[in-house]
Amino acid sequence: MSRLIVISNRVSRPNKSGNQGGLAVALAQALRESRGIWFGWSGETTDAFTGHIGFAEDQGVKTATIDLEEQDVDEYYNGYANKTLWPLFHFRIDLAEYARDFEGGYNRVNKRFAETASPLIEPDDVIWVHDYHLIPLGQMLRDRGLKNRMGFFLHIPWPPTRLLVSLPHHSKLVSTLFAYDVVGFHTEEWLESFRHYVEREMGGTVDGDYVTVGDRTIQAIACPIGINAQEFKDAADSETAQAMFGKVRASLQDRPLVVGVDRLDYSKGLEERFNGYARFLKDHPEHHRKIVLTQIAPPSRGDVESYQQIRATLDSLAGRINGEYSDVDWTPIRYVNQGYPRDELAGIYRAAKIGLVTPLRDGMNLVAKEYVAAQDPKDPGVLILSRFAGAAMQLKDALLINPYSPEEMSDAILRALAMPLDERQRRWRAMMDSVEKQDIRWWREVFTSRLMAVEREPAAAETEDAAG
Ligand SMILES: O=P(O)(O)OC[C@H]1O[C@H](O[C@H]2O[C@H](CO)[C@@H](O)[C@H](O)[C@H]2O)[C@H](O)[C@@H](O)[C@@H]1O
Ligand SMILES: O=c1ccn([C@@H]2O[C@H](COP(=O)(O)OP(=O)(O)O)[C@@H](O)[C@H]2O)c(=O)[nH]1
Repeated sequence: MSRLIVISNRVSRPNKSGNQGGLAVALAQALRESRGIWFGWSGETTDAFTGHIGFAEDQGVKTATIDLEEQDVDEYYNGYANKTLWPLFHFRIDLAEYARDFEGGYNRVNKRFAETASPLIEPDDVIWVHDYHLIPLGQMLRDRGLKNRMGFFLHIPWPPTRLLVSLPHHSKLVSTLFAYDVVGFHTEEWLESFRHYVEREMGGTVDGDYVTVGDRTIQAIACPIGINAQEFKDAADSETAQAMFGKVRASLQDRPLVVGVDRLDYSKGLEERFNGYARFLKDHPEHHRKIVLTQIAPPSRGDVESYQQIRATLDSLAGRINGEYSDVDWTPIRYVNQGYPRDELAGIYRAAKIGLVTPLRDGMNLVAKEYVAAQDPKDPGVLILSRFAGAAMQLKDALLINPYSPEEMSDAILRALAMPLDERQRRWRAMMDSVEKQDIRWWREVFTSRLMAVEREPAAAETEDAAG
């Protein structure tokens, strides 16, 4: 059986911290079941790049990591990845910064990844590269002679062509995707935008899953990531979760809880969420003192200015709303800038009558699925979900809303609070079926089985061996 080599920007060891991004959580689970290696950046910086690889094995996940120079982190991670591609791919060209240094740093770090990872790769290995940090890596590995089956998965949206063309050298970047054999997106919408770009900007053709530019044909598929539903259900029943559930419920004094859990990111629609909740408080004085919104928002990408700005905006907005509506024994918003481990989160999700997930754009949004998985089947809460999250394509029985409309959000909160048990159960069951069926294992198997089925060109050494 072929080994799986996963390559992503961040390599996060299981349980190292309770504050992990969705990709990190998903890949740890997927890799544990394979004998592969997870290669990426250690998260550490070094004075001069050495190419030294640190190997480790934690809970069945083998990792190989490299340190980067500070300039690399500035130009590649903070710069091109998070000041250029992230805002652009989340439809925020107003926030996107286009700088040659960023592009140069991005290519330099991708080259560093290619140089250090390639000696670890054997001809029969299957390589799976993840996310917008590493788009050109596949091409760089091919340039080094690798003939392996190679896949790429984009965890964030693919933007409409009319936005993507604002990126300098956009077609150069997109053309590198044709070095892979299979390219995956979370939803049909992102896939459709990719195909549109290829046809309009690159003169490519589309035939079902096959997309051709020049002499290269790749498979481009929609394959939504899931969660480990069973593990999450178990987490919600664990002692830790129950203790957290009890602590949260006791603090609420019978008030229903609305919960939000997000990295502190402008794409998550936190400002709009606070405004929608404030609208609810304004429109429904009868609910004053009878509801609490707890927003868990661990800070993220704090070296990037737009993230510092959203943090400042939310600090003042939460303060303003609380100042306006609080009473001596009631605070309408509990705004928490710290992360929680997943089993504690499961208890918090279960304690909440409403899960409020309102991104303005989101590749998938695993929190929405985790909220569903953590509910008590006998008395499930209601998920209010932005129609602009990838998860909305599957969780159609959530209360789907437009996060830009405070009225819609306010109406949905009112409706969720009053929703009868049988409707809550019916909606939850339909969502849970989807979360259980298209779980993390399903996602990995759909993608890797496509990749495994690709006919591999033998490496030069293998052809020579065969010739005897
Ligand atoms: O590594 P960070 O810069 O701290 O960011 C954390 C992760 O954020 C993004 O997550 C995306 O992937 C999720 C799983 O597929 C998806 O549900 C979510 O909608 C996306 O935003 C990013 O794409 C990851 O690379 C980061 O690790
Ligand atoms: O305090 C926290 C906040 C978030 N998460 C996890 O971080 C992930 C967030 O993934 P999502 O797809 O929702 O968004 P992303 O941050 O990847 O854009 C989910 O698995 C959450 O359980 C966590 O473990 N602790």
